[in-house]
Amino acid sequence: MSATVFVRKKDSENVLKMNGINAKLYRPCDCSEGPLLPPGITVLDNQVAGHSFTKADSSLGILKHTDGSVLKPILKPGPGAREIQFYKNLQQATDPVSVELRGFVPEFRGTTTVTVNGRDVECIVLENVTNEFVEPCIMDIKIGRQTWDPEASSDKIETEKAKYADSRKEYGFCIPGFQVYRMSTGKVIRLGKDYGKKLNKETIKDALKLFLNADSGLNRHLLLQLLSKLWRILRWCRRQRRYRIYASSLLLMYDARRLRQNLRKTTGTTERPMSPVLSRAHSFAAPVLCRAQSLKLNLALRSNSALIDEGSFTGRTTNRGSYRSVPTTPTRISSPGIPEKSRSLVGAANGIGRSLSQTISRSLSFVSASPAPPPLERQSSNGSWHFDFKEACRTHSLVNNYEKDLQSMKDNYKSELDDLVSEEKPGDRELWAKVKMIDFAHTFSSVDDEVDTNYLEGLESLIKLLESLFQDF
Ligand SMILES: Nc1ncnc2c1ncn2[C@@H]1O[C@H](COP(=O)(O)OP(=O)(O)OP(=O)(O)O)[C@@H](O)[C@H]1O
Ligand SMILES: O=P(O)(O)O[C@@H]1[C@@H](O)[C@H](OP(=O)(O)O)[C@@H](OP(=O)(O)O)[C@@H](O)[C@H]1OP(=O)(O)O
Repeated sequence: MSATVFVRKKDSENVLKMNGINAKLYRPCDCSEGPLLPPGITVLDNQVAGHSFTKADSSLGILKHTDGSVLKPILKPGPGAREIQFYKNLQQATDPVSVELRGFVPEFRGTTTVTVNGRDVECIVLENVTNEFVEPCIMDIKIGRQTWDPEASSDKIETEKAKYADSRKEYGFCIPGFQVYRMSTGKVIRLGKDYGKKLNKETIKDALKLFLNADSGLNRHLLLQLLSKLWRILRWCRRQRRYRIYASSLLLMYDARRLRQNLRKTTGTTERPMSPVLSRAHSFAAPVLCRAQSLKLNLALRSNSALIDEGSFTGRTTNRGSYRSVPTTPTRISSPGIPEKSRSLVGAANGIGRSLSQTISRSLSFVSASPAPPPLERQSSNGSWHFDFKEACRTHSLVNNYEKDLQSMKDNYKSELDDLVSEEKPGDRELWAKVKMIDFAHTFSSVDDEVDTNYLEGLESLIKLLESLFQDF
């Protein structure tokens, strides 16, 4: 990977050259002043893709509430209603496919109306899936070659086909945005659509490495955590025939703070990766408080055993608060369209039914939603990624018997998975990387009882590309 070069800097705009690509730094609020919002609600400053706040077309981005939720404004009635219905149905569903899917998506907390710039806007209320991360690195990966749904107009189909053409054609997914706290510089960068749209067969791998902070070596521990989540979703996807998921994203997330700690522990080096907090403290050196904080952090960084934010990753208690009921009958969303080609991609996979996702539920007095039965995986989670690895090791080869190309790679790192599991100490068990599926504005019920090959192929291709990184380092 080539180095980052900042080529231009204005008050309103940062342009940088990243891996040979000129790109504007993405800002979720691209206006001089933020929107006028009620108390307790602010712009989601770590939003990495999707609609953002712009003055020009009065588009609205994602908001966050101090209670730990995000609020997704409904911008278009059709897709908006579809996404609300998707979450409501999922919340009530009892079939195994939907119950498992519930563990892969943010918790749905109903809908609410927020006054934005004096206008009332209906919003979907979701768990903020980045909440527990101190320095959240987040990548939005839109899955599927086809990103238009069966109801799309021909204009929409043409626009969608023209975007991210190289990466979608090659891999069946694209990267509309990501942010990363960089180990090498101690700075956070956020690259958006304008960078993502320029990525091609070669540079998309660089983007993944950049996101994984792999400039000078891959942290295998990090990649394995992400892969263990993706394998689960893959297994679900190979079996499910209920949903057609278009233009939906996977959010890959990890905590750079924990990566830094992990690097220190595993390399045992005296050279410390830069902390963004420290680097900020250095550059704004003046205030006494700032120096004191910097000193305290420095001491923590110098202690090999110090886990600076160890406390941030413990499980939190569930408090659903007061909810009102919504209709309980799961309805099939009608899809007039496009019969999908049948392909026998499905491997015989047995249910795992568990993962380590620990749900963070907070009370939301303004939300209308009925309490959902907890997903199976949450009921039985033991709160440790240890379990996921074990399960992944046990089932992975079963799942992929028919994929010889992947099989050889898995054999290469299977022993590493075993090592990670056996090396693990109780204090290391908390999750610091995870994956969630988001954005269901274009998700439909299947009409033909076939596998969703469009989604499946994109997901398989992403997994394959990530697995190939093991061989690059
Ligand atoms: N539950 C969540 N928790 C934390 N961040 C979220 C959550 N949902 C969305 N985001 C952030 O907001 C971004 C956009 O989300 P989403 O894709 O749902 O919006 P959108 O406007 O529908 O996107 P698009 O323009 O692709 O239709 C994500 O990339 C992520 O950064
Ligand atoms: O204009 P962009 O950058 O290609 O982003 C589009 C865009 O936000 C579009 O919304 P709209 O202009 O149709 O309201 C999104 O469509 P949906 O709201 O139907 O999902 C696209 O998903 C965006 O594309 P992308 O995020 O892939 O760049």
